[in-house]
Amino acid sequence: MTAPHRHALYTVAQVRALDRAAIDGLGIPGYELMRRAAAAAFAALRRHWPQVRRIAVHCGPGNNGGDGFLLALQAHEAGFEVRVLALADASGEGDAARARAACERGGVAVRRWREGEPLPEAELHVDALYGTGLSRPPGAPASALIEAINASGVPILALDVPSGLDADTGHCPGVAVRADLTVSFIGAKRGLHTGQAPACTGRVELATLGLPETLWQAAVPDAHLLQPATLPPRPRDAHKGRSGHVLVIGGDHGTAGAIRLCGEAALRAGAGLVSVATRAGHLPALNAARPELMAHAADGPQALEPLLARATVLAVGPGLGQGAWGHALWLTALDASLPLVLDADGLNLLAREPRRFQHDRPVVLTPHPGEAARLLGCDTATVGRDRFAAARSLADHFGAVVVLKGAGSLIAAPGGRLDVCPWGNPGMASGGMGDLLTGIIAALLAQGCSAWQAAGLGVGLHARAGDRAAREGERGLLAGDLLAPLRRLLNGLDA
Ligand SMILES: NC(=O)C1=CN([C@@H]2O[C@H](COP(=O)(O)OP(=O)(O)OC[C@H]3O[C@@H](n4cnc5c(N)ncnc54)[C@H](O)[C@@H]3O)[C@@H](O)[C@H]2O)[C@@H](O)CC1
Ligand SMILES: [K+]
Repeated sequence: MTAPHRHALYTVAQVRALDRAAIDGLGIPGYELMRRAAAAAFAALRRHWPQVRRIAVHCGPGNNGGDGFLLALQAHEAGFEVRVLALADASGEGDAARARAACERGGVAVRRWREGEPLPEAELHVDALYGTGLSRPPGAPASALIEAINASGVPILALDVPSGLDADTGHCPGVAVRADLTVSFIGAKRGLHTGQAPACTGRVELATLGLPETLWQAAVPDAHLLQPATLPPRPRDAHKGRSGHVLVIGGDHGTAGAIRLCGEAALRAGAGLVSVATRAGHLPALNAARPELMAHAADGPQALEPLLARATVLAVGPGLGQGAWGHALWLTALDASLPLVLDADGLNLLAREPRRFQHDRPVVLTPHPGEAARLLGCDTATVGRDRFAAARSLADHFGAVVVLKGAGSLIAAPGGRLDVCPWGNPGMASGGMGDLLTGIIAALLAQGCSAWQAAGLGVGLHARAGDRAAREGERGLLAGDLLAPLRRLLNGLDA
């Protein structure tokens, strides 16, 4: 079994507290931790790039730079050709200054880098400019150095955090290193897995530096990484009534595809029955394309009432629009006290009329950052600066489980519980993917999951199905391509 801290995620403040606990509580000197961090990163370098012998190490002014100096020294002692570029002159005391002195004493030349100078020839760059201490956007000359490293065309190994990425939030306030591998130390930083992080970190590995399990047992993580999961097998005496009845409401003129995808995903995610309430004009095409979906004309709220009486879970929003038709259906659906997944225009209408939302039932809201911003009354950039805060604040405000979509989707519950999805790929940034997720989560609710379970399991299945489907290529990936792998993953047929 994996150690618990392997999927625990921490804020930067918590990681710093873990560092302190190792130093003060366990009596391991900070310099020794730095040496172990450098050794772990150097071992990863050799494992991932066994042919590399010539490296350039870029060291910043703090302890992240200290890790870099000690890695440079270890590589030099192992017979590598090592160039070290420092952002600052040697100064002061402390572990980083000691590491630099040790590096120079060991025979490694350290050169101060000045803007405009070419980078040394190297087969790999080690980024040790900034770690958890990043306090502002990298300015000159660091910004130019970061851009030069990114443009070098050779692999980049980032120590602890790709420089320029805020390890607390996953936001880059300015330029940031785009690494191939990030070896992170002691505690997994929550900001390495969401927002802009996936564009910067490359693969992420955690090095726990030989510290004992007790160190993490004393710390309550801020969040967790989702783990692969499925539903248990169906009982042998199952009948369709036991797997729930999802009613999808949406599909204004011109958006029939959204409800078809949502409904089909609900079927493929195991709902016993799936009905669709939509514009009458969509019925022939829906019936022809997917006869398992029970498509109903809903020209107004009255037509919805008998459908609501039979449904056990509602999925409201795909293609709903924000016009009079959509608004009337939305109001009626909100009044029915059924478990609910609200997406797309279902959320935009909620942003317009938040007081309509009173509930005592399981609810999952699935906003992308733009919808989240509308619900919070801020702009999308504010959501991007701290996705954790945005997701938590929405969950608390609406008393609902919130899925904040985008690279590294977040699942937040009222009270602060939060999971981060480590799967998914840029191919999934295409039309219909959100409709699919809504249908999957609704189907899981219909099969007896709580809102928290349905959201986490649904996000995980959706992203992993996306990764399976993207083996055929990210560009050109269609939402419908996820349905076959989704079914296999849900049934535990793919690891
Ligand atoms: N003893 C410990 O606490 C350990 C720390 N470790 C390393 O230490 C790092 C944290 O070290 P620090 O707290 O010294 O922080 P950093 O080394 O990440 O950066 C802090 C330094 O960079 C400067 N700085 C920050 N942002 C800047 C910007 N945008 N432009 C210019 N200068 C900027 C700060 O003024 C400060 O001098 C970790 O990420 C990790 O790599 C590891 O060695 C493991 C043990
Ligand atoms: K770094």
